[in-house]
Amino acid sequence: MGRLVDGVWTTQGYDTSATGGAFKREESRFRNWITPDGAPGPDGEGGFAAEPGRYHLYVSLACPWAHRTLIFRRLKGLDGMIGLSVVHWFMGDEGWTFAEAPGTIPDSVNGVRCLHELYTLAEPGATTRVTVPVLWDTQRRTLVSNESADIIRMLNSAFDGVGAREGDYYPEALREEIDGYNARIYDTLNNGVYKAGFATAQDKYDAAVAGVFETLDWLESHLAARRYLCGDRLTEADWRLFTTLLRFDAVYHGHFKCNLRRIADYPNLSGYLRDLYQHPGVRETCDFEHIKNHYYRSHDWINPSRVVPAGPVQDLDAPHGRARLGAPG
Ligand SMILES: N[C@@H](CCC(=O)N[C@@H](CS)C(=O)NCC(=O)O)C(=O)O
Repeated sequence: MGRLVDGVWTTQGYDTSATGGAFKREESRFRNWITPDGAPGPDGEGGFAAEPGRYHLYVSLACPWAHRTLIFRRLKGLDGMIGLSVVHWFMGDEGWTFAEAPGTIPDSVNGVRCLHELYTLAEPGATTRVTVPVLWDTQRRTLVSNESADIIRMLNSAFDGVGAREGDYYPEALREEIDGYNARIYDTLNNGVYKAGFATAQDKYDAAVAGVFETLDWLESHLAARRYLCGDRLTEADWRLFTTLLRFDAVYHGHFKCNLRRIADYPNLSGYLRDLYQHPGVRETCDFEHIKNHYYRSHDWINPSRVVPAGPVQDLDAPHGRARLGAPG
């Protein structure tokens, strides 16, 4: 792995020396917005109008943050409107690449070999980590956003006037509630598993794992009487949670040492996971080959042999039994 420094690719791992062994995620560098008419987005930046065929999404099938955006592209029926490239699952010294492998899709727009080349096309002198997902504007030939939380908001509504499928996963009336779930789940679970897995000090790992399981225990009771986080209505908060739950037993439990319990040990959470997995179009966005290979083989400082475990055996197509709690949102 590495990062760009003044536009030059440098091989460099995560540095936890300044934080006493704690993993601290870097802020995303590109935070522009696509809006229906190109007006500024929620934080004032914008200028990118929603137009079919204009934007291209770069993802990794392994990455939970990129997976959110792939799900929203699918849910909102944007597959024909927003192009897609999929990086190879291995993230080594060159970072993400477009090396060929089952499930990858080369970069048909810019023809880059490594993802960092895309970042320097957008900003030649950039100093930044080079992450997926990336939303690219083929017209201005620049990077609109590399922040998944923003990208899913754009896909949720910006293209509604140009033919996106119906469905609002961030409805006005539930925004405060959704934001509350997102904040808690991001810090202790979505990012919490990374804080546990990448910690290089016992106390930092202990604190992160405690947060992960406190949150899973809370979710287990929260979801006992509610089909989704907000009740009957399926929202953005569910999809953000889903991509972490999907990877939990296969990767975070072993590789990131989040092993007090598995999702399979939580009846409500595991039913909820299967419910979302079986939602139309979602199963096709899930790829355990990419997921397992990426984590176990890219993070050689955690798993030096790069051997990928065989399990777990799981059947996400088994009945979820959650329809009794409410209609699909
Ligand atoms: N805040 C970003 C985080 C994205 C992110 O960290 N992606 C990981 C893959 S799971 C990545 O590309 N990491 C490369 C690196 O850190 O060098 C988002 O949600 O979009």
